Amino acid sequence: MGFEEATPIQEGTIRLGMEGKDIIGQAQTGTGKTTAFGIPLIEKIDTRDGNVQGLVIAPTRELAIQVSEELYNLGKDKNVRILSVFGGQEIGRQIRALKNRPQIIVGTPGRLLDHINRRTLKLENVNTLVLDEADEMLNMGFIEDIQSIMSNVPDTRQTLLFSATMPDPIRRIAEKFMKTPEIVKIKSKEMTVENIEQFFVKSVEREKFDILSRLLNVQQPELAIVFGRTKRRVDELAHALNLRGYLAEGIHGDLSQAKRMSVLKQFKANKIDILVATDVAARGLDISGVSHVYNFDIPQDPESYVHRIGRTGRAGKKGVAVTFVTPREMGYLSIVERTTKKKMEALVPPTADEAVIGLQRVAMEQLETMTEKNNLGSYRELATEMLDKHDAVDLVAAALKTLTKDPEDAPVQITEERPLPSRGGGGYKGKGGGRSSGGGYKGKGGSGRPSSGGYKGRRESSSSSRPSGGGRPGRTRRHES
Ligand SMILES: Nc1ncnc2c1ncn2[C@@H]1O[C@H](COP(=O)(O)OP(=O)(O)OP(=O)(O)O)[C@@H](O)[C@H]1O
Ligand SMILES: [Mg+2]
Repeated sequence: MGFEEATPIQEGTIRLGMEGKDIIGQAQTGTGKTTAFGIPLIEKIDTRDGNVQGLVIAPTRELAIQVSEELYNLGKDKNVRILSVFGGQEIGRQIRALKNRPQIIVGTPGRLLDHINRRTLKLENVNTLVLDEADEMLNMGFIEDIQSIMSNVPDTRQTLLFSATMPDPIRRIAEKFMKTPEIVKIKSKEMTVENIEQFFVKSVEREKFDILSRLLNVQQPELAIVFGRTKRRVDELAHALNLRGYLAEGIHGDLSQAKRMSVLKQFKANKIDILVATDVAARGLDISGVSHVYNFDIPQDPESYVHRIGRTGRAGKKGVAVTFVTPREMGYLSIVERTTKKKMEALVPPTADEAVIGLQRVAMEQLETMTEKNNLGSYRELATEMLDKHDAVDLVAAALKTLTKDPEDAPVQITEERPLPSRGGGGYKGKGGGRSSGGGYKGKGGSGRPSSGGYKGRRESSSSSRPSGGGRPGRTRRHES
């Protein structure tokens, strides 16, 4: 696969995994955890045996597909048969595929249970169980399903749990399902990746969108993901970004699976520049070229923050993350910072003029690329004709002005989202809105929250807190709107 050396988590877990140990593996986003569990899993498969021997559970359909693809790459020389099963795909097709005797199944909890109940999936020969994004899988929304699935897997199995985050209460739950697990935690100063520059923008709700579009113009991401809190938010943001001339599409749980897959495919193929998403795209997705992540709404819990911004800065690459915070939500910012052990820098929103400069730069690059392509044919004759009549600088300036459309003219409609409930001194609750209620864990809210007031002004007044261009200029294409 072209990897030259093992990443720390791979070095720390592959040998243990091959020895058959239960493992809780924790390492930062984008550091190769899939391969860390993938190699021991693949190595253990007996290719003469047509039973399901390995089961990987992932929280989202897109992640299940991605993990199955990576396992396929790892196992293809050995001819290991791998199948992904997930909701939203025709079940008949999956049932037929299950008859082809796959040896590893990668699936989402609901659909796995469906197959277990229909007796189309038998797990009595499974000797390796993997929970990717383990803390999410053992959190309120999934825990009951996971327990039911586990009850169908022999107790003698090896259990491998991986995630970039593992809050203590969840780790304690995890250990109940494991046999004296080895805890392999790759030490780092921060929970987030050092290569990601992290900023926050303090803004009232109604100004967020204009600031976002200005930031996009100034920072010029190669590919960007914008996270919103709700499905409606995602729909409105994607629509509004299109009105402003960006190539953006939304992804969330209410869309058909066909649509979800096509949006992701277009994004990976760089046919769209901005993916607007709910937390459905927060975990595990590995998409090369994502240079910027914008949290249009600050996430409810710090783990979600870690995973969202971890969609950039993967495998040693650089990234930029910008989180919008309304004044009432500043408490959440401190909680995130305390959990990640990393302070975000305050970002002064670009002015409309600065944003236009960004657009002018894009126009300039468009003209330059066009010139370099050198296939201007009859346009050259027209140009010569025009140069007889006008000053050359005036003409180029006019061409630039024509190409630079000030997008803030386009009116957009974004419904105001209620701010997160204001934080008292207490901890935050783990994910709300799960399928089961109650339970949950109390996160690291803690008491004695330090006031974030002190450093803010200083940083805000420093112009160096602005990301220097942020990415390769001129990447975010704008379509004719
Ligand atoms: N040893 C390696 N050397 C170089 N690149 C690697 C290596 N192992 C994995 N990668 C690549 O690094 C990228 C990130 O890997 P992966 O998706 O497994 O990260 P992860 O740790 O699971 O992240 P997340 O916490 O976001 O799920 C992938 O593109 C993968 O192919
Ligand atoms: Mg992963």
